[in-house]
Amino acid sequence: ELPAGWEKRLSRSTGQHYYLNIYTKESQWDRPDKPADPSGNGKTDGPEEVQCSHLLVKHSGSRRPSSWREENITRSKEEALDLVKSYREQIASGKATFAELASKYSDCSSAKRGGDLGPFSRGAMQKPFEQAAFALKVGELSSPVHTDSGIHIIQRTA
Ligand SMILES: N=C(N)NCCC[C@H](NC(=O)[C@@H]1CCC/C1=C\[C@H](COP(=O)(O)O)NC(=O)[C@@H](N)Cc1ccccc1)C(N)=O
Repeated sequence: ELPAGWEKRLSRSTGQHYYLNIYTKESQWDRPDKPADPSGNGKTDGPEEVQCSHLLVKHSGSRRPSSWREENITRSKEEALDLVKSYREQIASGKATFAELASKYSDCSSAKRGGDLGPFSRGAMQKPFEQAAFALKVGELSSPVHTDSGIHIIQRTA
């Protein structure tokens, strides 16, 4: 007899049985030994809160093409992407630290804090930024992320 809240299903692709949490629709291969958790195992939604640093390169299409670094930002989106990629390469290869480059080159006021944004939960940041940040593991570096602010590299720190 299965513990409450689970259904046994047959996987068409593997011909194996798997178990479905009827509340959250999450599935698992191993037979459950306790009732299904109606709130789900939270694994699929990821963390409630993350802490990230970011390096933002603005361009002429940014919602506010100005920053502490540059009164009037005129670089093109393509130029901004090239810059972001080169910063990412320097960080990933260990030529420079995230904080060094963010404090020098980020067009966000968080540059003063090495790019640190502090902890934030879902709903605080622009959607593309949030989606990328919450998908990162701690320590991981994102690929270039486009928001209305410009192009970001994000590093999750907690
Ligand atoms: N901690 C929060 N909740 N602060 C409010 C975030 C608002 C949010 N911001 C964004 O989504 C992007 C991604 C990260 C930074 C950012 C944009 C801009 C730069 O772009 P711009 O607005 O000129 O287009 N920097 C900021 O907002 C800074 N106050 C972030 C910050 C700086 C220092 C300490 C903490 C946070 C939004 N919903 O617009």
